[in-house]
Amino acid sequence: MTQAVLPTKTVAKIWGRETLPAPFTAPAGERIGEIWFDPPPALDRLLAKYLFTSDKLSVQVHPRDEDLGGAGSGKEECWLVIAAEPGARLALGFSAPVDPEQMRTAALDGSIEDLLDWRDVSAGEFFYIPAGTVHAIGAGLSLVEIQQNSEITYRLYDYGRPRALHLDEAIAVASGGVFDAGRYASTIAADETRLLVDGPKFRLAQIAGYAEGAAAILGKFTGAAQLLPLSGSVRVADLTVEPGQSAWASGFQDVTFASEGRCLIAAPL
Ligand SMILES: O=P(O)(O)OC[C@H]1O[C@@H](O)[C@@H](O)[C@@H](O)[C@@H]1O
Repeated sequence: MTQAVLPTKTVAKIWGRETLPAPFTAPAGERIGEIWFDPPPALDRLLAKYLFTSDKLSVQVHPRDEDLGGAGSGKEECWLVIAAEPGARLALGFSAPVDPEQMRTAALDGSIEDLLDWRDVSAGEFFYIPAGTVHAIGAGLSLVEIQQNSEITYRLYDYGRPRALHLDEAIAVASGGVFDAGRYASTIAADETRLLVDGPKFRLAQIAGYAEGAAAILGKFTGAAQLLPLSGSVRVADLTVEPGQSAWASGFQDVTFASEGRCLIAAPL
């Protein structure tokens, strides 16, 4: 078995935070929005990040693989809320369907923010965001994001901040529809073991302790996987992986989950 703790990359963002929750730290004077775990070659179609917000992210959309015609990877993504300040919100899809022209007009005058379907969120909520879904993340949130390894974000609106917009590209790939919360939103308790995503682009599960059901779920991960302990450590052969770290392993033979711990495992498909 091969295993290693993954190097991290700390990314400053206009909407990031100068103070991060332990065990993370932000370099003095920098607003850190994202902490990435560099995937190993065996998992290079997958990217895991922590996101920490103090302000709203852009109103944005990501393309599907098919939209890019082979020139890069699309970006399906999912978020597990790990902490939320009171009133923290995020937006997924529109409250009522809009057509491309309405979307363009609303992006240009900023009213797109009010057309989005914002929801209050709290720790434990989980969302899968199919590529093509117009979305925005609000202030006061800490999330774990698992995504296709792609950095293609098309911004529709950025609250007048001096960052590039990509209106034509966004409208070409965006759905003007309502988010299917019944299918793509759920809540997971910290002590629950569950398969959270089963394709099409990646698989993701939460393992809490080493419950009965965990063996069946782990059986679905047939190759290399990434481990991201959220509480309690995970042993991967001779490595101890702590919350805030992430490791990869070529298999699960030598992986031991803490009996009181909570760990995400992810693999590309
Ligand atoms: O364009 P900004 O606002 O910086 O947001 C970009 C960020 O958006 C989030 O929804 C995620 O997709 C992140 O992976 C991405 O880096």
